[in-house]
Amino acid sequence: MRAPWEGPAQVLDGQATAAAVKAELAERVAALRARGVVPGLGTVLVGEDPGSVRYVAGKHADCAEVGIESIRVELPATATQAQVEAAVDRLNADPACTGYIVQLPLPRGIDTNAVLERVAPDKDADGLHPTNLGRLVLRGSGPVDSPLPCTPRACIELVERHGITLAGKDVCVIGRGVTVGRSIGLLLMRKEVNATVDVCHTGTTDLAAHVRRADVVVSAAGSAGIVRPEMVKPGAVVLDVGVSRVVDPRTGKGRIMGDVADGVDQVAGWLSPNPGGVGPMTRALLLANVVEAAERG
Ligand SMILES: Nc1nc2c(c(=O)[nH]1)N[C@@H](CN(C=O)c1ccc(C(=O)N[C@@H](CCC(=O)O)C(=O)O)cc1)CN2
Repeated sequence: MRAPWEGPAQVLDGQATAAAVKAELAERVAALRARGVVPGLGTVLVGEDPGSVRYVAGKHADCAEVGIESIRVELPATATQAQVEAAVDRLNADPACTGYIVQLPLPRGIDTNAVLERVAPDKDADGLHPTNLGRLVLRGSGPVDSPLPCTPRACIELVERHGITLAGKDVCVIGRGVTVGRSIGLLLMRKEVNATVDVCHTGTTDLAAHVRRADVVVSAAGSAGIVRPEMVKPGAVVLDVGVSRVVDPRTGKGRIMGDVADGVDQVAGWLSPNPGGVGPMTRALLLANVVEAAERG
């Protein structure tokens, strides 16, 4: 991919890397199918949030690409807690579904934690079930035989597949949301990754001081342009994970913006575009969780 910026920062190319991950997964799916095991990804979509609808459609398109079956569950935005939980129970019991996700965010009024905790841990394709996060805490090194959180895993794979080692590096994570900020440290601290982690959030008094020290910045704040060029250590690796919808003052139209401000490409050594960086890798690693669950049987 050609850099979508003018500065010298090299591109952490999520599209190309995700394509490579998916090609590897397609081979593993073919091997599973050859022994009669058919992996199937389920999705539970509640409501019609346009972003969520698009992301879920993308997940099923990815499934078709690698040979994973799709199971779609769609509920109206007015669905009750009991109806959402019943959908989860059906997927827990469905032998065709080897892994599934509940698309987040759920509509206001639904208890998200209660829904996520109801997912059978061995079918938790997002790796966000308390049992799976707990396993990550308890098993500090070696292979983890449970699903890993997709976006954190996506960040690490994206960096390592560009030949960058994280061992010994100082990583600054910005944001403490459930899908990235709160769990990525668990992966980065593992012995086989061996990074040192600093997690910043809205209570951090001097964000710039933390970012300036970091060899690697993972920004998942969802705050457009929060990482500015003067905050970044020259040559640092910067991952732009945040997504904000902003109105372009020139056109008056809405558009997506990442956490990384213009000009960071002049200072960073490596930068992930947004879109085209961590997003496609998150989708690819979701498939990896489904394939691995099917391989475990
Ligand atoms: N159950 C979950 N819900 C949500 C998660 C999650 O990991 N699990 N993360 C986000 C949304 N998300 C996955 O569900 C997601 C968002 C964006 C992309 C992506 O590939 N983005 C593209 C841009 C595509 C577009 O905007 O149309 C990119 O970055 O290039 C993948 C996954 C919240 N919910």
